[in-house]
Amino acid sequence: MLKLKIETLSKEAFAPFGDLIASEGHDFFMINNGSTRRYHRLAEVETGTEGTPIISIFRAQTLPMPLRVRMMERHPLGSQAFIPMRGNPFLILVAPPGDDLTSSQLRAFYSDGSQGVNYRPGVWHHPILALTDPDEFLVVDRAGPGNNCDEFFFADSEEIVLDPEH
Ligand SMILES: NC(=O)N[C@@H](O)C(=O)O
Ligand code: NI
Repeated sequence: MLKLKIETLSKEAFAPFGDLIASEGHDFFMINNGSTRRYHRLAEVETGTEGTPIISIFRAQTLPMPLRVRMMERHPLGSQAFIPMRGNPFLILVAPPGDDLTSSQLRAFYSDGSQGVNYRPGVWHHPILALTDPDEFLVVDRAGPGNNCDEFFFADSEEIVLDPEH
């Protein structure tokens, strides 16, 4: 059985998978006559030449935990950002882009609820892993032509477990 280690989310740790969307620890400049900090260009929205960036809200239910991880997905044509709208912690499960996904590449992270993430195109990720039921996330991703969602299923013989309590 592979019990996934849950790492603290940071800009550096998440860099192989995309961008951390958080004000903490990020540069800013003042706008609005000095009343507002602008944490500028935290992430880039990628939609390819034919796509359109869109904003949606995901109202997610929690999955039974500990979770048996059976699948991952990726969006080859565009990025996908998840920003927590209610400040609740949530989990992120990712793996580097590529066609030969193996469970040894999986990386799990814990967001404290003040941090969002932006998956770069092609980065493998598990569908949203809310820890509060329900929870809401602002999602910025791509609408447009072409297949933008590949799924990968691990073999039944692979027992991969994600346990937020450990
Ligand atoms: N399918 C969809 O819109 N959501 C997934 O991409 C996800 O990452 O949750
Ligand atoms: Ni996705």
